[in-house]
Amino acid sequence: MNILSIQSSVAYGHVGNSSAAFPLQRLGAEVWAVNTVQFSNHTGYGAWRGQVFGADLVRDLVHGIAERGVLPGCDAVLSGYMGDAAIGEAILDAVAEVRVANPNALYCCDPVIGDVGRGVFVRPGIPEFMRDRAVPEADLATPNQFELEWLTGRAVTTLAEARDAVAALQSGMRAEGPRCVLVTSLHTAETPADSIELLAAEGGGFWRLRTPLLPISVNGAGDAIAALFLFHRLRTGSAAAAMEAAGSSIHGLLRRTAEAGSREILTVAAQEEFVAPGTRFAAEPC
Ligand SMILES: Nc1ncnc2c1ncn2[C@@H]1O[C@H](COP(=O)(O)OP(=O)(O)O)[C@@H](O)[C@H]1O
Ligand SMILES: Cc1ncc(COP(=O)(O)O)c(C=O)c1O
Ligand SMILES: [Mg+2]
Repeated sequence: MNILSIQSSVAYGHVGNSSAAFPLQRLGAEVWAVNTVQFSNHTGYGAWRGQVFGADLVRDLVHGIAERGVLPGCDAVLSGYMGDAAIGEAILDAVAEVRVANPNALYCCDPVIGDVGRGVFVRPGIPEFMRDRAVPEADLATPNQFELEWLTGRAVTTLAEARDAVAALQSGMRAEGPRCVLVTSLHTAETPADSIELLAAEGGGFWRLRTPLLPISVNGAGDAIAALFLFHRLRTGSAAAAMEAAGSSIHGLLRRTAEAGSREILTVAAQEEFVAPGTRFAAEPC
């Protein structure tokens, strides 16, 4: 499996490609990593150094890959933290170029905009770009609850509202694709206080996965779960099975991270969780 992954990179710690690439590689996928930014560390620290790359660099790197003649073997494009809306256009050009080479390739858009605690944490223009330009091209989308609300303009306080918002999001995704959605960090009126949920949707079906809520707040888990969900959806063809595999692995990763008291997710030390999750959680139709 070959995945063109266009997102951020950090020198220290694990977000963006620095969170997504290794789990994919550990599972046996080749990752063609193109970085949208190179930061010292993730922005959740409040301070960081580095650069947002120009859209031209992203375009140039994708063209270089294309010149190797390998795009027909690209199974999917994965995008995440974009840095800048102009980079977003370069990403959509890459998606279009990959689709010409391989009409079966899927585009998975992790619409990184913000989260419940921090609000919007990306540059102005990016939220609108995700809504108006990226999601309409996406075959898969992996918003967290905050991003689902932002993208659809709907409040999500119950499971029924979550399903309605996901259906609204799906109706705006690429019609020729599977319109597969994974909502992360879902907490509704029906969610027990000690739990956190995932909601997967495809083909009119909805499935929920409930895992224990851990006493931590980390960055990069969303980037890892998007990558794993894409990998397992490609492998199994099933959104529910992909959510079970990805959700179980991320729970194991974060349980180990919480036990270690680490501010950064233990992507390397807990790598066995990507291959054989310590606990397997089951999805239920909802
Ligand atoms: N405190 C937590 N306890 C348990 N699981 C968590 C916790 N934080 C994140 N996760 C898991 O990681 C997934 C992705 O994290 P999330 O915070 O939603 O991503 P993002 O960073 O994109 O907002 C969640 O859906 C959940 O499965
Ligand atoms: C550089 C960078 N990339 C990606 C992310 C997204 O991380 P997460 O997986 O927590 O959504 C962040 C969040 O702080 C970030 O600073
Ligand atoms: Mg995210």
